[in-house]
Amino acid sequence: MTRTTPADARETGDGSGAVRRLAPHARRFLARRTGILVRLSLWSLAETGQAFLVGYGVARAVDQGFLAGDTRRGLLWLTVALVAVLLGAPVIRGVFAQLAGLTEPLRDGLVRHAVDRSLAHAAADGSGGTDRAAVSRITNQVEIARDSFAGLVLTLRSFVFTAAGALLGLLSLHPSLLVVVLPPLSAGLVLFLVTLRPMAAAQRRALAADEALGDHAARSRTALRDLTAGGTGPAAARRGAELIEDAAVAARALAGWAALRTAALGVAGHLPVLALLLAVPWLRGRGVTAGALLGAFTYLVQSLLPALHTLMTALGAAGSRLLVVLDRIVGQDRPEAEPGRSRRAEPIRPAGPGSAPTPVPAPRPPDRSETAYAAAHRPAGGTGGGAAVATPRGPAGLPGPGGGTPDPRGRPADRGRTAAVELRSVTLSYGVRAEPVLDSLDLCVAPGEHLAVVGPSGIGKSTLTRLVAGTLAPSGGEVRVAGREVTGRPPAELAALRVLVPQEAYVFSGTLRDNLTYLAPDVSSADLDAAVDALGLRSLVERLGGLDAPAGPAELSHGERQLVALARSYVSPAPLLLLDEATCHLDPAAEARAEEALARRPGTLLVVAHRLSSAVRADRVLVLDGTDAVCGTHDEVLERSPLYRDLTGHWNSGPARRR
Ligand SMILES: Nc1ncnc2c1ncn2[C@@H]1O[C@H](COP(=O)(O)OP(=O)(O)OP(=O)(O)O)[C@@H](O)[C@H]1O
Repeated sequence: MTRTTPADARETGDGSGAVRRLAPHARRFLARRTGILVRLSLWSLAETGQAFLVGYGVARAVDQGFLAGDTRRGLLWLTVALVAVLLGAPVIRGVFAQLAGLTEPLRDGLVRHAVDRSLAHAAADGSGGTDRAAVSRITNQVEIARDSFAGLVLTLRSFVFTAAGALLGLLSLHPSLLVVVLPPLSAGLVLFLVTLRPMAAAQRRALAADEALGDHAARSRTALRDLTAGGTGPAAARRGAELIEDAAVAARALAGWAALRTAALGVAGHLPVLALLLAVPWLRGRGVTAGALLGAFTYLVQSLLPALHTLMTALGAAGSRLLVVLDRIVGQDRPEAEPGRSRRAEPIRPAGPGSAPTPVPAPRPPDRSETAYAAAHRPAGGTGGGAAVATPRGPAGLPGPGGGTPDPRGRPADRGRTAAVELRSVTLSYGVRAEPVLDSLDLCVAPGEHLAVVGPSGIGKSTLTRLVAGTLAPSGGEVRVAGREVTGRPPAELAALRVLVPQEAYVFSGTLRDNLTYLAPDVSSADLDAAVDALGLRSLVERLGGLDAPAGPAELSHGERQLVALARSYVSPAPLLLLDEATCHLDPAAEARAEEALARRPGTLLVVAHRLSSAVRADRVLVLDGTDAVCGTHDEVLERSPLYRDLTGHWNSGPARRR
């Protein structure tokens, strides 16, 4: 559970904690740079003079120049104001030159600190692994800190010196101007200052919520196989939804404070102008000249308002961000106290019997099928060019159980029984404008039947198995397994209907027993033993030291992993097994043994054939080729399908290449 705890809320909600932690660092940092601070102040003082001259020049131009009938003098004062404005550029240049002396050492110091800390952690836990949080601190967070710091120094300093110049100017023009301007200006500033702390806290919470969500998403992505195998996908999805909700709540709170801050800006920045306009008659009565009024407006509009605006924006965004990020990097050297770490979700593990407990128990029967694993590992959507497969209908094409196809092994035809697999005019395109991979395909597989699917690479064999497994929805038509439409069916229900074993067999860390029984937790020891023998796993069991010996993917070869996956599907209660080249790492003898065992198992077997022998073993063969699909016994399709003849020739002449 990764919801913010009250303790977290206290920690994140109290911005003063961060200020306290950072203050000594800040003092030390600034104390070592007094020379730069003095030079910066001198350049900033030039800003005060500039701000003063702009309004003062306008006021004198009006009073002593244009209104007094002395245009030359008026223009002269206006030139003074213009020069003051133009002087802004070299002043800013001087400021920036000094700024680098503050920001770059800050950046270097933070990087050094983050690297030291990461090395110390790596040395302490001895894992030698990558500290991803440290990498983030070094790159992204340090850049944020540097940029925010630079912006803050620029705007804070600019506001102080510009405001000083403007207020000095107002005072020099007429003290009554301050009486009108100061109250709304101060009220807005106070309102703004009051929002600082809660805004920082809200910012911190939003950042923590974002991090927790990102962390969860990243870990879920890497644990996708385990989540699917363990059936904890829905629990992880629920936790993700909670984290999204947390992040949304935090973002809404932040937006609320931002709105209040905008109101403060309105009060401090615009109310003085309004007040000045309303107070014109009163000011005139107190001897304020038209030039002084114009100068006052110039101070407000030209200097105070822009400086205030940038200050509030910078303090609001950059200030809170700087506080949070700096505190993250240097303020809290206790990694467990970091929101991104402390709220880390529990590790996600497969829910196989005997394995470590999952963080959230699955509330309903999990989808333990490997189908879901396969679905999770296939690229979704996109376009995929594929050949159309037009399937002839009728007795010569794909006779279903009702068609009375004699069972080559003597099994009676399942006349009248519900088909194990039924495709009705199924079309599948991987994109809206993509050529369909399967086009109007009809197929009927009888219960207990063993069907091999063959065709060239990329023709749609895996697509067909995914459609039957219900992990891919057809673009048109209907797919039924045991009479039930599979499209849109919940994973748990699908798991009860079929098992799909993909080419890359999934084995998780645990015992061999865990791995063999997670599709059938209640299987008896006798049945498990029988499966081990039937699939040819006995030597592996003995090599590992028994069924209860640990068996991780690293200890097993590709072929052994496939045997484990096949034995797992063998003991599963699902009536339909779908093997998608699931024996490709086995030698022909092991493949024959495994397939024959799986075919003997009660239930239906659909195999994407990897070798000719696999197709020959099957009751019927479905040949997919770009324009046609042919289905029948091996001999029948050999006669009717030129593609099948080609394929068998290819298989016969180069089996080694197909290994
Ligand atoms: N998720 C996808 N998005 C887009 N196109 C896809 C996707 N999956 C498969 N395709 C395309 O659909 C076609 C059929 O793919 P599929 O994997 O079903 O063929 P296949 O017969 O199983 O091939 P192979 O024998 O090589 O495994 C291919 O052209 C493939 O590129």
